[in-house]
Amino acid sequence: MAEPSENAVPAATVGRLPYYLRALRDMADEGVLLTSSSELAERAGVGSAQLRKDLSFLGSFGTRGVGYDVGSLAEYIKAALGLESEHRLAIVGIGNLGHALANYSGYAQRGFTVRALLDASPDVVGTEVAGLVVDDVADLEHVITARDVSMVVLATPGAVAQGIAEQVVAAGVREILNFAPTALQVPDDVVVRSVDVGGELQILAFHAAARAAGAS
Ligand SMILES: NC(=O)c1ccc[n+]([C@@H]2O[C@H](COP(=O)([O-])OP(=O)(O)OC[C@H]3O[C@@H](n4cnc5c(N)ncnc54)[C@H](O)[C@@H]3O)[C@@H](O)[C@H]2O)c1
Repeated sequence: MAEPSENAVPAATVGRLPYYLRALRDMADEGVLLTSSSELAERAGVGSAQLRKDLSFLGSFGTRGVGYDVGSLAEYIKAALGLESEHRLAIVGIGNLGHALANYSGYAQRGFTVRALLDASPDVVGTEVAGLVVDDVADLEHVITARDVSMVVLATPGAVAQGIAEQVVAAGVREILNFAPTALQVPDDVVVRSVDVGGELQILAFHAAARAAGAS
């Protein structure tokens, strides 16, 4: 199946594809074979015009009056997201957050396996978390190569995140999911996605303040 090129699909569309895929998987689990753009859009939490536009970047789907084949569309979105091949993760920083991330049970269903956990603390290195023995971050590059790690999740303190990112890149990894409160400087061919729960809450606080101001 041909995969759309990275530049042909807008980043905002790529950001919505996981929601379409999750909605399609839920439907498949419920035994739904066909869906309409309005049903899929509602389940994914977007407007149906937005859904149709997003899918138009991937190709031509659906039959007028019949709708979308749930299984085929899910397979196509999986291919577009590069989920046909398995992605192998390492999580660096096995503290509170790293433990929670390591114990998340949804990776396999979404096309990921956790191959390595790494930390710097002697209290943590050598312990078993989620079925894996935590490795010493001093061996980071060797572990990445030996376990064929393709993506790294950073859950360390912010002060050490840049140095770890540089080692990760030197070991050949090109995709990093960053939870540390640091803007990572990486080469142009490396993609960093940052997650910031505090920032999201601040955005909610902004909306709460705006609503309160409107009500007064
Ligand atoms: N992005 C978010 O929404 C979000 C939410 C919670 C926490 N965080 C951030 O995630 C990070 C982890 O938070 P936490 O609550 O798990 O902290 P924590 O202190 O419980 O865990 C940090 C872990 O990193 C390890 N570590 C320290 N230096 C290291 C190094 N050089 N290499 C490898 N491991 C190292 C520590 O030994 C510890 O196990 C922090 O930077 C925190 O600010 C982000």
